[in-house]
Parts: sequence; C-alpha cells; structure tokens
Amino acid sequence: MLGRVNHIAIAVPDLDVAEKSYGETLGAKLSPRQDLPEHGVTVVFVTLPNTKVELLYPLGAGSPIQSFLDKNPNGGMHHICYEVDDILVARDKLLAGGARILGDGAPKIGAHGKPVLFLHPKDFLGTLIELEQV
Ligand SMILES: C[C@@H](C(=O)O)C(=O)SCCNC(=O)CCNC(=O)[C@H](O)C(C)(C)COP(=O)(O)OP(=O)(O)OC[C@H]1O[C@@H](n2cnc3c(N)ncnc32)[C@H](O)[C@@H]1OP(=O)(O)O
Ligand SMILES: [Co+2]
Repeated sequence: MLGRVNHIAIAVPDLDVAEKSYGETLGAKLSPRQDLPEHGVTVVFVTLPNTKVELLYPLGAGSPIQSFLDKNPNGGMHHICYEVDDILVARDKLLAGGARILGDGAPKIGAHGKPVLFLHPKDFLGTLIELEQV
C-alpha cells in the first residue's frame, strides 16, 4: 500500500526560529510560507534530495496541532506522510481492518494540491500517519 516517504513533519512553536534553524544553521532550501486554513496550519517545506521536512505552525483557533504543542512546548516530530497510489482504496482497506481515519473520513486537499488523509496515532505505534495520493 505504501510508497515513498513524502515528508516528515515537525510541529514548531516559533516559525521564525524554525526557518532560521533549517535555512541558516542547517543550510537547507526552504519553500515560502503557506497558510492552509482548511488544515489549521501554516507550513514551510524544507526540500532535501530524497524527501521533504514540513515545518508546521498553528493557524487560527482550533488548530489540530495546538494540543500537541501544549504538551511539547519546544515542538517535536508530528507525523510521517507516505505516498499511496489510490487514497480511497487505501482508506477502505484500512477501515476494513479496523484502523481509524481522522476527521470525517473524506480526503482533503493537502499542501501539494493532492488528496490527503490522517490515521490515528494510537492505531500505528504511536505515530500519526498522513497518506497522500500522488
Ligand atoms: C497540510 C497537511 C499536508 O502535509 O498536506 C498537513 O500535514 S496538516 C497537519 C495538521 N493536521 C493534522 O494533524 C490532522 C490530523 N490530526 C488530528 O486530527 C489530531 O491532531 C489528533 C491526531 C486526533 C490529535 O488530536 P489532539 O491532540 O487534539 O487530541 P489528544 O490530545 O486527545 O490526543 C489523543 C492522543 O494522541 C496523542 N497524539 C496527538 N497528536 C499526536 C501526534 N502527532 N503523534 C503521536 N501522538 C499524538 C496524544 O498524546 C494523545 O495520547 P494520550 O491520550 O496517550 O495522551
Ligand atoms: Co503533512
């Protein structure tokens, strides 16, 4: 079912500090900031030769990453995004196996303009998984 790792996401309490850390200290290439109100986050992508790192900062009231940041005030690794060929086939197979799809179960359009879904971290070894159809 799973293809490549599309990105690894880090929730950050201060986007200026995070951009400086990756862009200057670590010398990586950064995308412009992107506000995604439908996801309640502002994102910056760090582009690497083999994958991406997504820096996540809360946007608006009720951001899905707010309680994670309350528990991890310095930030931390938030999710892994794996690519899938067909997100509805993947979703239905996972649901049939008893996994929980977060939200209303319908894919949303993610940061790359492609459909995404999230799987409950308690069903996958304590790791929040994002699936992205590529
Ligand atoms: C734009 C898009 C893209 O790339 O295209 C994105 O990535 S958007 C990225 C942002 N969007 C999302 O994350 C959407 C999916 N996420 C969600 O629906 C939520 O964040 C949940 C995963 C349901 C968690 O919600 P919330 O933190 O409010 O609930 P909660 O505090 O009751 O957490 C339930 C339990 O899960 C744990 N938990 C929460 N977030 C976690 C995480 N990221 N990794 C591992 N465990 C996590 C909590 O510690 C808690 O465990 P204990 O009970 O043991 O304490
Ligand atoms: Co993501």
